[in-house]
Amino acid sequence: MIEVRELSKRYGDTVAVDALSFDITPGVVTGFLGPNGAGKSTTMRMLLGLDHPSAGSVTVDGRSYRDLPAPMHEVGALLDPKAAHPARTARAHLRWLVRAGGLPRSRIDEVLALVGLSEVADKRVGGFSLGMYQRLGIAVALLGDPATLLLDEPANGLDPEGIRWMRNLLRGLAAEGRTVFVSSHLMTEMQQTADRVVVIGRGRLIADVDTAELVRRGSGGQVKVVSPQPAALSALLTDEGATVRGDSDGALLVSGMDSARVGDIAMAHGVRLHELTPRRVSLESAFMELTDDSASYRSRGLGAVDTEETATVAHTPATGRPEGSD
Ligand SMILES: Nc1ncnc2c1ncn2[C@@H]1O[C@H](COP(=O)(O)OP(=O)(O)OP(=O)(O)O)[C@@H](O)[C@H]1O
Repeated sequence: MIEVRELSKRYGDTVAVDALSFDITPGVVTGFLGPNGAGKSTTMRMLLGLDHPSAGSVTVDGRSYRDLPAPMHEVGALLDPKAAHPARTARAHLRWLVRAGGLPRSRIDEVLALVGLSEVADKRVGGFSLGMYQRLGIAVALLGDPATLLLDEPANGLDPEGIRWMRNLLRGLAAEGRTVFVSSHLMTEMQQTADRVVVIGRGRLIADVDTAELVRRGSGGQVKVVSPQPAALSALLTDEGATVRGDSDGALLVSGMDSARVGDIAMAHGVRLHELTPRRVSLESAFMELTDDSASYRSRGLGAVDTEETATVAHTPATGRPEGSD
């Protein structure tokens, strides 16, 4: 259990973290989201005792990180995957950490297998891809078999198979009763991985909710309707209070009314439908709405439709990544 209480951090005139309070509970994956510069890394660094809070506190199972008797057993962290020395092999890197942490050497092969690096264990990490560095960073985080995991952008650089592996790993670790706190910019991925999300902007708490609840809260889903009588249908739906606009393919996009009601109205008036597709709001669009005021660096002017079609392709399962995400 991670408890953040009125946590603040100032760097000169910059307030990086501003009176943040939230709890991260065991047994679930909690996503940590926020626009660039929101204060996520600063919060994570304070959690790991790498930075001192200007005010407030952050504790893991009731103690600050520096007071934990066996930190590697209690908290595993991935902050900078490139922290490993490039001239060392993956095994040597882990051996060094095992020695420093007083952990059993048998753990080295266990974690290498867990992250899929057994075959390259004796290769120098300098030749690793970013995805392999990430896997090694996760191996380091898991070395002490910790009850709490703190991962900053763990899916960065992973290929589609790697992202799916990561998702299953995180969910499995949470299912074992661990506390899993993970920051990410990959919204579609978070939607599939995180049970809860903590959203911050400009150092302040914006939301601390179940992922599904946040998606529900987004500004209502739309219904896509294709009919050979679009003008008649549009008039009927507008009369019943819906907002209707046409898309470039000739379909109607209906807001303010669910698909069942659209279908019932069409049926009652003998209007034929060729397609009726509920589209739900994605975590990405809910996130954009929530953080709109607090994003420091966001380009404006693109009125993107950030919905995903539930009845057709809800996600890109192979990658879990929205197009254009990094
Ligand atoms: N050591 C530092 N000295 C001065 N300012 C800092 C320092 N570290 C962070 N900041 C500032 O604090 C704010 C929060 O930064 P932080 O890196 O925690 O955000 P973040 O949410 O992790 O962003 P990103 O998603 O871009 O990684 C930013 O305005 C940043 O410029």
